[in-house]
Amino acid sequence: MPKNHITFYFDVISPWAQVGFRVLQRYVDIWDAEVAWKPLNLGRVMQISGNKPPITVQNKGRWMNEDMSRAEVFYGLKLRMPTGFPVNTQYAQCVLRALQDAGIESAPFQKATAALMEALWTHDLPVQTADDVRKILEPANVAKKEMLEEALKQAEKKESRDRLTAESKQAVEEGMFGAPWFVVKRASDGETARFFGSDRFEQIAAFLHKDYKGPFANDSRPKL
Ligand SMILES: N[C@@H](CCC(=O)N[C@@H](CS)C(=O)NCC(=O)O)C(=O)O
Repeated sequence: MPKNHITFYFDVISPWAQVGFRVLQRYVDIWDAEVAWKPLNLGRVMQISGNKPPITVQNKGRWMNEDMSRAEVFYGLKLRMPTGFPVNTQYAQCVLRALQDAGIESAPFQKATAALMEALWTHDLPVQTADDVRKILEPANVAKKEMLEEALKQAEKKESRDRLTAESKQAVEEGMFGAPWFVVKRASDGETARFFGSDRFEQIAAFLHKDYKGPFANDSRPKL
């Protein structure tokens, strides 16, 4: 029996992509799904789709701080606005993409993604340069030293940035305008649906005809 298939598009720049990533990890097995992880350049997605970051609307930006504090409790994550936000995550995203080129498997890829997200959103660490990213990914043990060094090197090339832009453009052509973005294919009949936001898990479950068991996937409902 084929599995449900979810393509998860993200950029570590987005706190909501981190929420979506974590909650999706909690549901993958429960939903009998396999996931394709797609690192993109959210800045380019915004630009190409004609969208703009929520913090460019003053009240949205202010409200997002409140919303993030609630999200910490509701989803069990640490989310703090990084110094100098918005920071440039293009290099970090290119490293993740280069690790995929090098054949990294899903589990270490998720570990690398989580490490970068936490570095930025929990520990307020820089992720802009090869040294920054090496300091985060080396202790996370996501790949052999040579594989990581090769990815760090590849990610510095213009071709890497251009490809991330091309893949972001492709995603926009397929409908993406923000992150996290999910393309969900139901195994039972091949039907596909698209979802925007880390707050759509209940609907994704409904689409997959699967159970939704709250943000921790264990039927607990945190009190705010
Ligand atoms: N309601 C969504 C909001 C997600 C969100 O605001 N994502 C930002 C990036 S951090 C975005 O891409 N926004 C585009 C838009 O709102 O049109 C959630 O809870 O996840």
